[in-house]
Amino acid sequence: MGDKINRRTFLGMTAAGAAGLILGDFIGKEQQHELGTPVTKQEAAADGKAETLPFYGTHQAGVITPQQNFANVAAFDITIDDRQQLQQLFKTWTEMAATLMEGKPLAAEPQDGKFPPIDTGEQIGLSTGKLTLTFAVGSTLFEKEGKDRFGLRSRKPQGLTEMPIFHKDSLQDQLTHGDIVVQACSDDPMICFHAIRNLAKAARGVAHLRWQQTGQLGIKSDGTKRNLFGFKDGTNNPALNDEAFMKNNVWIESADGTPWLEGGTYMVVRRINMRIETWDQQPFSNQEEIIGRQKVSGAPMDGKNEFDQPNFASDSKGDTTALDSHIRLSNPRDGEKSERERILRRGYNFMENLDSVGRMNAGLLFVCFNRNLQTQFESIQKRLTNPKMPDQMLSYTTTTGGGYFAVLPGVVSKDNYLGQNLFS
Ligand SMILES: C=CC1=C(C)c2cc3[nH]c(cc4nc(cc5[nH]c(cc1n2)c(C)c5CCC(=O)O)C(CCC(=O)O)=C4C)c(C)c3C=C
Ligand SMILES: [Fe+2]
Repeated sequence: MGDKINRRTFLGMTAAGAAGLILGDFIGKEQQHELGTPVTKQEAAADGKAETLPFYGTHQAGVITPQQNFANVAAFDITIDDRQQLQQLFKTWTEMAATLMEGKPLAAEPQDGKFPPIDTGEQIGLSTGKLTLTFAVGSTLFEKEGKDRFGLRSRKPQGLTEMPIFHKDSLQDQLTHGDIVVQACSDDPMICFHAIRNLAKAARGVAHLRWQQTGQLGIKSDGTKRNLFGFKDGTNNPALNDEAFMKNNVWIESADGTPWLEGGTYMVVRRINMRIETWDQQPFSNQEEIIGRQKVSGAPMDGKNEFDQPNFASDSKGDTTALDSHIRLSNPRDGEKSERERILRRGYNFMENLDSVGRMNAGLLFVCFNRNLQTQFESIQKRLTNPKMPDQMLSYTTTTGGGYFAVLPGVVSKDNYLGQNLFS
């Protein structure tokens, strides 16, 4: 191909294939020398100052990356049944993701006036805001309605089911599940949108958007960010540099039974509506009892400072920290089992227009990563939603969407692509 792609060739290809070629063509020649320089970028990223984060690595970015202020999580459904086209989509998205995270345009300017722009352009002049793009696959990619769509059925991780309906869930089909999910995070919401929009555009004819959910954190705050109930959220999350924790509780290993997924992890997304108006009528002390922490400091009920550890053993009846408080049910702190269950949370607040009956349509876009969906997330979730002693917070929340996804291993070099081992 020359510097331009002729119209007949363009129309003769799938959208994804075309995008792949376009990337390989326009961007490849002009910018490839700038892509794939992970070592120096990783060093820069480590001190937290770099504006761009590395795409290449054993694990995908966006899991143990310090949280950026904004997120846009988008689920796609594949609309074709051809394995090669699916593979091509992953190749195209790999090149695009590397380019977007580098902060490079998806097309050289000026673009060919005869065609729609390859890069939609709203990011021009903006910093990437530490953009990360994280790709994960749902169980329906392997098998849908009994059909082995892409010859991948035998590759399905045993634990990767569709997200079950838990007690009190009110899942809406158009907000739930999906064949592929992409999490875009950045300190600029326009950058997240631009990334998802252009990935969707390149996938036209091969995959379409099923749902999309934005989220954000308070921007200029030191320390742990707050959720919309007004509490610090993330206090007892593991430290992001705790390598032993990530190895034991987050990253999937070959021995877990799905060798192609080594270096990946499982992602849980739950779109949790919070009944803001009802919550706001609860007395201050009730709110603290429900969460199991002090509202302003974030300290446990029996502590003084945010990072003090509660002592549930000396409060067996729940006089100080209620037995059905959120933190006590989430983490009863009863030894080995509780440690093995621990997950890495990475959620965002969402604030949208009013719902159909005039209530605030707001809540938590709960995201967590774990190595085993059943023994970690589900084990915690089942305690929180146990009808015999549910989490008190359940009276103020309704989960309307989300899903279970397997986060693909990282792409180690420019010669590789997302999900490559899945197809080999
Ligand atoms: C199944 C997992 C969880 C869901 C779903 C969930 C929803 C949810 N959480 C809050 C607010 C807080 N959660 C906090 C702690 C916390 N939450 C979970 C799990 C789920 N939360 C865990 C494992 C923990 C850690 C418990 C511990 O180890 O002590 C806190 C306290 C501060 C903190 O440690 O982060 C708050 C506050 C909301 C509002 C919510 C749904 C809307
Ligand atoms: Fe929680």
